[in-house]
Amino acid sequence: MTARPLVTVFGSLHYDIMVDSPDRPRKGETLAGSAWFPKCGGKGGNQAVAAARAGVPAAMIGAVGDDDFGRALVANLDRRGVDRSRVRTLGSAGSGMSVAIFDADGDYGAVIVSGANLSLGEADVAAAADLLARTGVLVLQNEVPDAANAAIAAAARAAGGRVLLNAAPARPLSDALQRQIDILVVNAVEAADVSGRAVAGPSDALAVAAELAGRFPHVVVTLGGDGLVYAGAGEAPYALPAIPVRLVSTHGAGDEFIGVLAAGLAQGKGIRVALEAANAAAAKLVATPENER
Ligand SMILES: Nc1ncnc2c1ncn2[C@@H]1O[C@H](COP(=O)(O)OP(=O)(O)OP(=O)(O)O)[C@@H](O)[C@H]1O
Repeated sequence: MTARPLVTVFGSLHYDIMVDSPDRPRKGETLAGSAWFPKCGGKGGNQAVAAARAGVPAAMIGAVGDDDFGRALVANLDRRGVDRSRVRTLGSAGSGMSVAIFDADGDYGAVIVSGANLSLGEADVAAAADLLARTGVLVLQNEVPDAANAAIAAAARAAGGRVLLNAAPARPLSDALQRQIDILVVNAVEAADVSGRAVAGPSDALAVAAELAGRFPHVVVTLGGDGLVYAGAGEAPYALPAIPVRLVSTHGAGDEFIGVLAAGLAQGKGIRVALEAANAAAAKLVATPENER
């Protein structure tokens, strides 16, 4: 596969606020939390940052509100070396954001407000034509409208790029979008949703990936501490075990995996080599002390 090293991510930017609390509040209750932490996130933004960190040029297409969260999200992309010239600032909606409340057991409940992310559409696709002409891999997720994903996927493919969909969070996929996908990446929960079959472990995942390979050219199911499985048309499905590490936190593992996988493919690596690099990078991240939050 010829290298065309630009990774372009079309998708979500969220400003995340994480709160440590003794419990999650019930209706009408106010609790005293112990600490809060801000984080620039959104699956799209995280994946673009991961691709850039993996050493390829990365660009982000997205939208933020004209507010402090939006300015922080854009500054973060600048700091991480992501081209954000196609991130629009919108006057009519606030930035995407989330609040996650972690209780003493480490369980959490969260609220996400999509805000400006929902404005992505045809105008963004048209404005990205020159970027798409240089893009090796376009990365999509399910946090922006499906119709926008379908439109940019068609444009990227027409321009000679490949399209990777991280179908997260799970939601129905339009036929128009499904037709444009080269590489589908899902975790076990999303694999069950896309296939309609339960995925309880690596052997279920292998069967489901093989079945989904009838609908998508390349299918990857990530399995957390069990690694991943891969299936592709004309190739025997296989599993890659997770790399054993001392776990600090699984936070962000999926986005790191996607960004590094896209970077490898854009550099011209074969799928197996790119999957091995993504598996190694995600294992390194979950063992990094700074990843605790
Ligand atoms: N405990 C672990 N040890 C080693 N590698 C891990 C571990 N957990 C996750 N990984 C790596 O990260 C990849 C993605 O993890 P996972 O399947 O949990 O994705 P996800 O559900 O999208 O993650 P998240 O939403 O928590 O970011 C795995 O396929 C594996 O490569």
